[in-house]
Amino acid sequence: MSMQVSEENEWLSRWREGRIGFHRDAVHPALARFWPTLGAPSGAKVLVPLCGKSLDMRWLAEQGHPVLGIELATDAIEQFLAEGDGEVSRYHAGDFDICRQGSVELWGGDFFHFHIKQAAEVGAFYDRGALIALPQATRQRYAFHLAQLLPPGARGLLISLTRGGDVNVGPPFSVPAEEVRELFEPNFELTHLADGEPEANGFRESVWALKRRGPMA
Ligand SMILES: C[S@@+](CC[C@H](N)C(=O)[O-])C[C@H]1O[C@@H](n2cnc3c(N)ncnc32)[C@H](O)[C@@H]1O
Repeated sequence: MSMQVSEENEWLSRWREGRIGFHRDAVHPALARFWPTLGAPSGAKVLVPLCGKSLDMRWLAEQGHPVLGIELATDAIEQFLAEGDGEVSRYHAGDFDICRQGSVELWGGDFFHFHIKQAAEVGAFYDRGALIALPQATRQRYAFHLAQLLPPGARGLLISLTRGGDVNVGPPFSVPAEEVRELFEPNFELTHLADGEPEANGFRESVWALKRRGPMA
């Protein structure tokens, strides 16, 4: 099942019109602080779902991790490539148009169409701005799909957002700690690492380390 056409169109128009307040001009401090503590093997390929044109992907690549970002909006992918250095190679696999620059591969298409066979080399993940971009019903599918793509033992960093008020309004959506646990605990060991300071928009970040559980005995 893919995402609703209206949701997809809304993301595409946001990118077309430059309504991308979620994009950061610097590497996320929680990534630099906590990634080294996760225990992700050096050289593990990092899956970055709903990646936008995040500079965090370049940081991960600089740490020696090949990166596999998945992003719906061609505009985001083209901007990422134009703002980077190096030749771009382009190819196609399944439902995806893929661009590679250095050790960053960007898969253009719907994350929910990304198949485990295409994730063969993935060994870690990074979610900033992915879970909280999705409405509640889709978040369940997201957590399940992500788990299917990761091998036992895979580590990941999740940066979620919470705020008071109507949790059904978004994106960004508020995803409180209880929901993070409910969504991921069936398939991951979770450690709550930190909470950010309250932001002007009422949101507060919460940072989590995840480890994909092994197969049940
Ligand atoms: C809130 S933004 C976060 C982007 C990035 N992670 C960051 O931190 O800047 C969410 C991104 O997910 C993309 N997106 C939304 N639904 C998607 C889907 N089903 N598959 C792939 N990308 C999707 C949007 O186009 C948007 O760029």
